[in-house]
Amino acid sequence: MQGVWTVDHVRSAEERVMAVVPAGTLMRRAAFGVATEVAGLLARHTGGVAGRRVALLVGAGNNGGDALWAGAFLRRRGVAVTAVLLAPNRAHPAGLAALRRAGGRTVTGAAAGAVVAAADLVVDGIVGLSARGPLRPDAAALVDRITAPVVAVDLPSGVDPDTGAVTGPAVRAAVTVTFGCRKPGHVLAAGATCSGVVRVVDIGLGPELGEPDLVLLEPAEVGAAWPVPGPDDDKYTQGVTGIAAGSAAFPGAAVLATGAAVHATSGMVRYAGQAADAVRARWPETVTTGAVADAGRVQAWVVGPGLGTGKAGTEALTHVLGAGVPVCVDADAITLLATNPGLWDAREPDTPVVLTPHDREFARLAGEVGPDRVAAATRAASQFDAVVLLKGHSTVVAAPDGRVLVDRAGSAWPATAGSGDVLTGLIGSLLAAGMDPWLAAGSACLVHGLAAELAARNAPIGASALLDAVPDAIRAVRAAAGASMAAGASMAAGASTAAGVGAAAGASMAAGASTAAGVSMAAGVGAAAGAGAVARWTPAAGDGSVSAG
Ligand SMILES: NC(=O)C1=CN([C@@H]2O[C@H](COP(=O)(O)OP(=O)(O)OC[C@H]3O[C@@H](n4cnc5c(N)ncnc54)[C@H](OP(=O)(O)O)[C@@H]3O)[C@@H](O)[C@H]2O)[C@@H](O)CC1
Ligand SMILES: [K+]
Repeated sequence: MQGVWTVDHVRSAEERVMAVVPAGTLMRRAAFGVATEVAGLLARHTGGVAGRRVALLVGAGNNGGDALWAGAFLRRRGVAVTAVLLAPNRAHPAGLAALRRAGGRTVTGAAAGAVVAAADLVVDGIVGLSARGPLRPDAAALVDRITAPVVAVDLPSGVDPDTGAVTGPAVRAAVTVTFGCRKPGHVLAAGATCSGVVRVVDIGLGPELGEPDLVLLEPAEVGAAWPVPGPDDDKYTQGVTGIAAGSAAFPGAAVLATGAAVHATSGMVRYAGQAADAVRARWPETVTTGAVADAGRVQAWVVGPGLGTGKAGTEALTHVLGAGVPVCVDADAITLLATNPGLWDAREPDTPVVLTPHDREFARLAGEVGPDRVAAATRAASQFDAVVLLKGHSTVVAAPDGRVLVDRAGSAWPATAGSGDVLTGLIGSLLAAGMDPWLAAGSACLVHGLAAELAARNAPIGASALLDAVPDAIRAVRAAAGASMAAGASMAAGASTAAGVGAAAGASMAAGASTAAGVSMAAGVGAAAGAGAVARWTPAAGDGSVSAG
C-alpha cells in the first residue's frame, strides 16, 4: 500500500527533520527534485534543455521558494528562467538571491502575462501546503494565460491540500512534484485530476511520517489477495454469493451484478428475484429462484441494483440483512434504508455491511457529502457501523474502525450506466470468499477501474463491455502480484548469496521481473490512459521517485 499523509502530519515530520539538518536543506532537496523533473520533461518533449524558456510562478511562501531554487538549478543547465513574482516584497529571499546569482530574470505586474504566454514550460510555485480557498484573482488571471505544460511544485495551486476540493480556478498540472509523500489533495476529488502524474521526491521525511492517514492499494497486492481455487476447493468452499437484484422493469441490473460475481471468483452464484429468467438465460452456471427466502445458503449477499423501492425490494432487503452473512448494499437498497431507517433493525448484529453510495444516495442516507469526502465517508462508516464506499472519480472507502483507502480511477471510462451493478457483484463475491470487507471493497474497485480501461481502449463503453473485461483485469493484477513475488524472491536470493555474482544475478532477475510487470500493466492500462490530454507531456515510465541531491 502507498501512504498518503495530511498537511498536519507532514508539517510535524518536517519540524522533526528540520531540527537536525542545516537550514535550507529540505528546500534545496525539494527544488532539486523539481529541477530534475523539469529538465527531463524539456529534454524528452522539446528535444533539449539549454535555451528553453521556463516561467516560474512565485507566490509569497516556501512553495515559491522551491520554485526559485529550482530555477537556479535550471539556470546551470542553460535554461532561460524568468520568475514572475506575485508578491514581490515577500518572495523567498534566499531563493530569489540564488536565482539572480544564477542569471535568472524576474518580472512583476503587467509584464508577467507575456512571459507566461511565451514559456515552453511553467513551474507553479504560487502556493502549496498553506493554500486556503480558490486561487486569488491575480494568480488566476496568470494561470488563465498558460498554454504550456505545467509542473506543479508540491500541489497544483487552487487545490485544497487536505481534501482535493477545487472551488474556483486551479492549476491543471501535467506533473506534480511533491516532497516526502503524497498528500490527500493529490488523490481526492478534483485535486486528483489537477495533479496529473505525481512524482514523490525523497527529502528525508520518511522515518518521521508515522502511520498514513489514507492508503492507496497497489495492483500487485490486490492480485496477491484475489481468491482463486486451490487443490482442495470446490464450488462451495470458495464462497457462494447471493444476488438480490433486478426486477421485472430492470432485469439488466441483475444480469450485470450476477455476471460480475460469476467472473470474480470460482465460487457458486445464487440469484433470487424477479429477473431469474433473464439471469438464467445469460448465466447458465447460476442457480436461480424467484425470492430470497428460497435461495438457500450463501456466504454473502448483494442487494439493491434494479431492485425497486416497493414491497418486494423491502422484503428482500429485510431478509438479507437478517441472514447473518456479509451484505453489500447498493442502489435501491440504499434508498430504502434512507427512506425507512427502521429497516436497519433487521440487521443481524455484527454482520459486516458494505454500503456503496454515489453522492446523491449518500446525501439521502447521511446528509450532503460536502468538500471533505474522507470526513463524510468516515462519519457515515461510524454512524452505520459499515464500510462506506463513496463513489467518485476518486472513490473513498472508509471502514468503521477508521481505516480509509482511496481508489483513483485511472480514467473516467467506468462512468457508464450499469457500471455500479458490476462493482457491487465484484464486492459481493469477494465478501463471500471471506475477504475483509474494507479490502474487498477496495480490491473490487481497483479491478473494476482496470476492467473499464482495458475494455475502453480509448473509446466509450457500456457496462457489458466492462463486465467482459473483468477476467483480463484480474489476470493483470495477478500477473503484477506474480512479478512482484518473483522480484522479491530474486532479491532474497541475491542477498543470501554473499558473492557479488549471485547478488548481480538476483538484481538482474528482479529488474527483469519488474520490467515485465511494468510492461504487462502498461500494455493495458497505460495504452488506455496514455491518450489523455497530457499525453505529450507525461513523464517516462518509472516508479515516480527522483532522488534529491
Ligand atoms: N513540508 C515540507 O516538508 C516542505 C515544504 N516545502 C515547501 O513549503 C511549502 C509550504 O510553504 P508555506 O507554508 O510557506 O506556504 P505556501 O504554501 O507557499 O503559501 C504561501 C502563501 O500563499 C498565500 N495563499 C494562500 N492561499 C492562496 C490561494 N488560494 N491563492 C493564492 N495564494 C494563496 C498565503 O499568503 P497570504 O497572502 O495569505 O499571507 C500563503 O501564506 C510546501 O508546499 C512546499 O512547497 C519544501 O520547501 C521543503 C519541505
Ligand atoms: K504549487
